[in-house]
Amino acid sequence: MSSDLSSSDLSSFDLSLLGWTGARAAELPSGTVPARVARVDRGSAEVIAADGQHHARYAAHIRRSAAADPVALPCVGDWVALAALPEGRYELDAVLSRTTAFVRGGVSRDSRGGLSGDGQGQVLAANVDVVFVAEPSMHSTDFADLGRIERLVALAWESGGTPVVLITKSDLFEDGLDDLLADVRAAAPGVDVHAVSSLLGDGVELVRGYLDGSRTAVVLGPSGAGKSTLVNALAGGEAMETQQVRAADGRGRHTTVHRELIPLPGGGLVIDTPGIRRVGLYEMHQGVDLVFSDIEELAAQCRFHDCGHESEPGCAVLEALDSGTLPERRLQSWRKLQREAAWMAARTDARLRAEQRDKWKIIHKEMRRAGRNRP
Ligand SMILES: Nc1nc2c(ncn2[C@@H]2O[C@H](COP(=O)(O)OP(=O)(O)OP(=O)(O)O)[C@@H](O)[C@H]2O)c(=O)[nH]1
Ligand SMILES: [Zn+2]
Repeated sequence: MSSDLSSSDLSSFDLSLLGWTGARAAELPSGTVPARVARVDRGSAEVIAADGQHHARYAAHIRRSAAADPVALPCVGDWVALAALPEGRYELDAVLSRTTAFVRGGVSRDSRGGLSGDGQGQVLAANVDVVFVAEPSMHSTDFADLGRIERLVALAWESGGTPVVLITKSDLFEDGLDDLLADVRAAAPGVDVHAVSSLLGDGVELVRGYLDGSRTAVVLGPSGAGKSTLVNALAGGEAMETQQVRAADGRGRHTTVHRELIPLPGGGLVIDTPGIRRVGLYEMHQGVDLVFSDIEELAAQCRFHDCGHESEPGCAVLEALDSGTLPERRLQSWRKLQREAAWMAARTDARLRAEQRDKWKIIHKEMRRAGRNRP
C-alpha cells in the first residue's frame, strides 16, 4: 500500500492517511466502501478510495434530496459511501455525517451539532479539523488587521473546526513583532497564534505539526496573505503538481483533474477551493460569541441583564473600557460583527417567510382546484 499520497501511483491509498477513522465505518451502507471527496462537479464527484481515485455519479436519491436542500449535496472533504456498478463505474451512494462544515447561506446548527437547512444553504467544505487564519504582518503599508482576524476566527469556530492564527510574512517585520502577536492573542482569546515566514521557512514546521494524525486544514485569509506560498512550503513545492492527478473516468479513460483536497507529502491534507477562498458572510452567531468570549464574560457581570453597554450604570463592559483592559477597537469590532450576524439571521428569516408564503399559495391553489373538481 502506498504511503506517499503525492506519488503518481494512484493504485492504492491508505485511507487513514486521508483522515479515515474506523468510527465512521458504522455509517456505511452494506455493500459500499468509503471514499473521500476531492472535488465536486455537477451531479458527480472525484473521490479517493482505498483502490485509487474514481469519478462517481450521485445516486438518484442524493440528487432528489439535494433538489430539496443543497446541504445534502456532497462537498470537498466529505466522506462518502461508494457503490460499485457494472463496467467499473461507481455511484456515490451516501454522504456520511460531517464532523465540521463550512456553510454559506441559510444553514444553522441544531443542538446536537447537526446541520439543518432552509433549502438555500450550501456546504463549501466538510470535515476540516484545523482552520488556519492567515493575516500578513504587513499588507502594503498597513499592519495586520485585527478586525479581519476576529471575523475569520468567528467563521472558523462556527465551522466546528479549531482556529489557529498565523501572522504571515513575519520577515517583513523588524521590530515589534512580539507586541503585534500580543495584540492578536488578545483579539483571539484561547486561540493559538504563531508568526510564520514561508520565505525564510520560519514557523512552517510548527504549522505542519497541526496536521499530525492526518488532519485536514483550510487556510483562510485575504488575497496576498501568502496562503498558496504556505501550502507550497508545506508540500515541499509539490502541492501544485499533486493537484493534477490522472483519474479514471466513468468509462475507464484517464483524465487529468484538478483536485481540491490536497494530501501533503509530509502527512495531513489541505482543502483549497475557490469557495473557501472567497469566504465572506456566513451565519456566525456562536462563532462571534466565542471570539469575544472576554466581552461576553464582562457582559454577564453588568448590573442589568439587558444592558446595552452604552451608558447604563453598573456596566462591566464600559468599566473595562475606562480602565483600559478592553480596547475601544475591540468593542467596536464586537458590535459590528454582532450587527452583521443579526442581519444575516434576519435575511434568512425573510427568505424563509417568503418561501412559506409561496408554499401556502400553492396549497391554496390546490385546495381551490380540489374544490372545483369535487362532484
Ligand atoms: N516577504 C514575504 N513574502 C511572502 C511570504 N509568503 C508569500 N509572500 C509573497 O506574497 C505574495 C502573495 O503570496 P500568495 O501565496 O500568492 O498569497 P495568497 O494568499 O495565496 O493570495 P491569493 O491567491 O490572492 O489568495 C507573493 O508575491 C509571495 O511571494 C513571506 O513569508 N514573506
Ligand atoms: Zn453592560
